[in-house]
Amino acid sequence: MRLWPQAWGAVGAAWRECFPLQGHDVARWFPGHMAKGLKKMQSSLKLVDCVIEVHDARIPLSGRNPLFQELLGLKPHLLVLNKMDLADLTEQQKIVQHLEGKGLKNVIFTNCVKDENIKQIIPKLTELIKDSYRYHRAENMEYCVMVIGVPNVGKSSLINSLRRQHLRTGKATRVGGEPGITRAVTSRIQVCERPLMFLLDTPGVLAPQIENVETGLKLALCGTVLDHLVGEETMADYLLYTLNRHGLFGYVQHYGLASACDHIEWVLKNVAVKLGKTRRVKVLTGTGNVNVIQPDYAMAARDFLRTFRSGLLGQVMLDRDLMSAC
Ligand SMILES: Nc1nc2c(ncn2[C@@H]2O[C@H](COP(=O)(O)OP(=O)(O)OP(=O)(O)O)[C@@H](O)[C@H]2O)c(=O)[nH]1
Repeated sequence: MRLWPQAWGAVGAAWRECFPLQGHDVARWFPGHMAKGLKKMQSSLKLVDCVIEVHDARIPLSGRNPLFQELLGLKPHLLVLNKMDLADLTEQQKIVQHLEGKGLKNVIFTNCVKDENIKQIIPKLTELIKDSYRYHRAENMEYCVMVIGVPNVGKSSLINSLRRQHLRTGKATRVGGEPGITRAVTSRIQVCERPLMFLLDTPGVLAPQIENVETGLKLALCGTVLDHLVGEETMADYLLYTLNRHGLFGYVQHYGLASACDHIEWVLKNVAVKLGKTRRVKVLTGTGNVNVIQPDYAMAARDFLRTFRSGLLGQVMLDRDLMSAC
């Protein structure tokens, strides 16, 4: 929902122009234990005809792992931009053009919760595999596809969604709201009868080095890293900065705030009060300890992030800054 900002600052000078990025050690946010998963993926590559890379449609231009291209780039590649229900795709054409410019010619936007656009995937994979050289697998009528991507983008959900669509059968792989649910490369999971197609689910693997702090914050907002590693209040502040800059003021109505505002402390205080999330803290005064009730900023930040991720604050394009630079 887009409303006009009310009451905050002078008209036209309302929102922060940039987010303070100094003082953040992005290397600490992203655990470096993912090399093992990548090695296993590489060793399974000889069994594979094609690779599906799943990424979050809210960050179509940033946060992908460049090692995928380096290590698995020999195989035909389909980029699935998932969670399209949460993404502002007003400029979808521009995104596609930008990706094409980077050599990514096969892109499909999906929603694995509602099975949107899932039916486009098998025909596309079949076409890609038929057009490619399959080495020793040329006579093999079974197709095997590896699903890769950074954590929590919906790789397992995609496999389950394909099974629902093509086999009318249920879950084969675990799905979860936190990163790191899939821990190892799975054994083959059938997703289609004609053509006979199997998928390999893999653990999410982040780049060993995140390009910059802002990319780190975007990846964190999309839930690719455990929130506490970044800090919920920092993430909430980056979210507020983004929503305000994009004119997405749905949070004002959602939390019944008096106005939009760019101060995270004020917003979290009011969110906490609205939600009744307060905590008792001991304060040392000249006459001894006094218990005071304070808004629970951490709980409010958690709720703000959860509400955003569920889509209740509107669809967002976190890479909008990169698109205008295209
Ligand atoms: N809104 C929305 N949520 C989705 C979509 N696809 C998946 N999810 C949710 O995203 C979360 C992560 O999904 P998973 O399928 O476990 O993601 P993954 O990439 O396999 O995760 P890892 O195993 O951690 O790498 C779950 O809460 C899913 O319900 C989608 O298209 N839209």
